[in-house]
Amino acid sequence: MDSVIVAIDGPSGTGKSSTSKAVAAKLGLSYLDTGAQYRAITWWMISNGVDVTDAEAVANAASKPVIVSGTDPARPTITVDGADASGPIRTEEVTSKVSAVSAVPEVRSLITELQRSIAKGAEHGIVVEGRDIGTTVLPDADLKIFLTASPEARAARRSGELKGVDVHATKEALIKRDAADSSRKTSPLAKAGDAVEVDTTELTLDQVIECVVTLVDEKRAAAK
Ligand SMILES: Nc1ncnc2c1ncn2[C@@H]1O[C@H](COP(=O)(O)OP(=O)(O)OP(=O)(O)O)[C@@H](O)[C@H]1O
Ligand SMILES: Nc1ccn([C@@H]2O[C@H](COP(=O)(O)O)[C@@H](O)[C@H]2O)c(=O)n1
Repeated sequence: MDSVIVAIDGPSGTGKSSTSKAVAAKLGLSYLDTGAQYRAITWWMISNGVDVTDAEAVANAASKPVIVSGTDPARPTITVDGADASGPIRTEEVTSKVSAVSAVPEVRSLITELQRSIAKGAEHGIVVEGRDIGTTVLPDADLKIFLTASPEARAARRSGELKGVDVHATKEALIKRDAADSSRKTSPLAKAGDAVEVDTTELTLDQVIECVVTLVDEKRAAAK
């Protein structure tokens, strides 16, 4: 197996982005942050005055923004209509509204097609991280990982990242976003039946990266 497709899913703050970027860099693979794409379309909706609680308005506007993802794990990029969106998509406003936008079926169908075409074009293979990669976007991925961690561990990690933010409020916000992402009708956050679950609560980031690299190596060895 020369080219390899790895799907990494899981709830918010479980370490998907950090792990996926590092694994892709170590193995010479491309990297795709699908959450960034949903954040980008949400940012566009907000910037263009679309009421994100109005699913019909979001669906009607969904095909307007042009979203481009750069897949170098050392320097992942995201642009909307040619403008760098990497900063604006991380604001609290986008984080609080992204689940409403990502629940709209028309949005999911457009973004899913974009994700599949990026994965198909990755010459040496790709690590794709999100919520529905193993279940819906790339059901034939060579390896599927589902990362978990306790809400306490995830909140502590996020609060350490965003200095001065209250851990309790962070934990409540994570739980709320996971509940919305898990309960939507179309392509909810879920573990694929054939995914390997890795609980990262007691693991360092380096241990998680090592674990995933070993799983990829095992898959490649088995395919020889
Ligand atoms: N195993 C770990 N131990 C300690 N900290 C970790 C671990 N994994 C990730 N982190 C840290 O936790 C924070 C969240 O990680 P990351 O952004 O990779 O999570 P995520 O699952 O992609 O989150 P989201 O879905 O919200 O984008 C980062 O600051 C990261 O450095
Ligand atoms: N495959 C995916 C990935 C993400 N989402 C939605 O985007 C939000 C932001 O994701 P982050 O990883 O950047 O935190 C997430 O809460 C989901 O609403 C998705 O639906 N499917």
